Amino acid sequence: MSAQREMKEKNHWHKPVTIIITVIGVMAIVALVTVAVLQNRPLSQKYKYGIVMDAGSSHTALYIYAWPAEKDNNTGRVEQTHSCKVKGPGISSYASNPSKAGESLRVCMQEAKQLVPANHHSETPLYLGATAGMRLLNLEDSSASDRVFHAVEGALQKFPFSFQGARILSGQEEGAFGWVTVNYLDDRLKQGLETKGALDLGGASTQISFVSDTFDGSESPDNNVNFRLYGNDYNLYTHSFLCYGKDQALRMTLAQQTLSGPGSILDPCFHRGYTDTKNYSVLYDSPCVSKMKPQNATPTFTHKGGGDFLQCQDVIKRIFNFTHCKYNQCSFNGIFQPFLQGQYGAFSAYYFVMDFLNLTDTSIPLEDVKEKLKRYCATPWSELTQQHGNIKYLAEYCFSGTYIVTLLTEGYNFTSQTYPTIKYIKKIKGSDAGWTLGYMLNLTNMIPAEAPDTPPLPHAGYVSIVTIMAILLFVLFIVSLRPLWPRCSKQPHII
Ligand SMILES: Nc1ncnc2c1ncn2[C@@H]1O[C@H](COP(=O)(O)OP(=O)(O)O)[C@@H](O)[C@H]1O
Ligand SMILES: [Ca+2]
Repeated sequence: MSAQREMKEKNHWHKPVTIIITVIGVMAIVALVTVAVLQNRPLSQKYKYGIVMDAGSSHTALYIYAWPAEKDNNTGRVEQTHSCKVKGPGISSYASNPSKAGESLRVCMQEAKQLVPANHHSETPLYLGATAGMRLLNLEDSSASDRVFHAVEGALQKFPFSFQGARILSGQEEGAFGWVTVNYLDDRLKQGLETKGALDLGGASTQISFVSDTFDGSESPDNNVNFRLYGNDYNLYTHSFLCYGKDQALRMTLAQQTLSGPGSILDPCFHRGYTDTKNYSVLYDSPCVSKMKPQNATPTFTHKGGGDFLQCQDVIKRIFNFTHCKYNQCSFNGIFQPFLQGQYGAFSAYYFVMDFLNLTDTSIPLEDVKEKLKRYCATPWSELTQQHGNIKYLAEYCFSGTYIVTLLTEGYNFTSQTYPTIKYIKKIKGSDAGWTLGYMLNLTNMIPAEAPDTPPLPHAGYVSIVTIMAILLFVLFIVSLRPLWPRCSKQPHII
């Protein structure tokens, strides 16, 4: 018993003053780390939301984007959290019944109302951008397009979001914002990396956009968009070909084959055994072909398939004009295009079509792609319907695949060597490739012109250093109390 007391007396760790110092030391470390963590922690992970509706020529889609509230100015942070495909056709198809255009958007808007937290509704911007379908309607009948917009705006204003208006995007905007989306999602802008070109194939128009070192805009100012993003200047070449989306291109190809108003045609872009009765007035009801409408034709013609890729390429080539170019070089229709440069992301119908045809792998040599298309186009229609059932677009994939290859090679001058620079993409890091994200980033000023100041250390690094320093100081403090430590004595164990 007395030996135990003697040892307790010798052991300074059992002295109240040492215990108090230790407890205070531990409490100080805990307090220091807690304060450091709380004080410097990123503000609570509250999110902001934005909604963009893409009113395309064939259909409308709604996208919800979200980003951490305190990181508005940081790149790579805005993500698509939801998409909703509006049932029915694009809003331009409701020209004769505009109120139905507004109604058609309701289901997706209700979904957005459920998904965006109610306390964020009033601060969530909602944009509707219309592309080539409305551009064509506006050309054809501007008061009809006004009526459609009026109906759509009326419907969207009924929702609790901060509606920022519905408008037609110019072809330049559509091309440039598609390029911003691709490069933002790829984290190329903030890091100042070499950018990727963007190829967008829609139903009524198609866009090509890329940065060119040889293009300063002087040759063709209409094709030039300048951006300063995160401290880097970008000189973008962009062009949108109205009527060269795949649905209007199909109309033009059919129009080329029915100039004389025949009662039937054998179309090489459709499969053998395919046959359909088509109405001349429906086919020619678009500003892309209306001037070519044959006179004195029967109301309908029989559209039969011939299933021949090479002949299909020949009829498609006829919709491109290569005869005049007032610049050093052109793509087609007398439009300036600098030399192709770098890598490209091809999305929207480029992806849908090449995905269906199992041709998204661009390491497949271009000659093999053509060979595969040749075989696909030669497949009898009965065999295809047996294999796939009656799926949407089935009859058109031979035309669409041939059109894509022709547009890329004959139109934009991609070669067997440069074809592998194209990647067919649908999504990048969970967000759809398309103009909508770039449009919202621009309108919400989410990409600063100059590089934002970044803290020298990330938060986790900061916390680790504070913790290590605090522990180190404490250990030093304990070491400095060494004179008070118990002397090492070989005491027998006391049971
Ligand atoms: N699964 C699919 N297979 C083939 N084509 C598709 C598929 N889904 C959508 N598309 C096509 O993608 C195109 C989308 O164009 P859209 O954005 O509506 O027009 P635009 O951009 O010219 O206004 C349309 O031609 C549509 O038919
Ligand atoms: Ca589109």
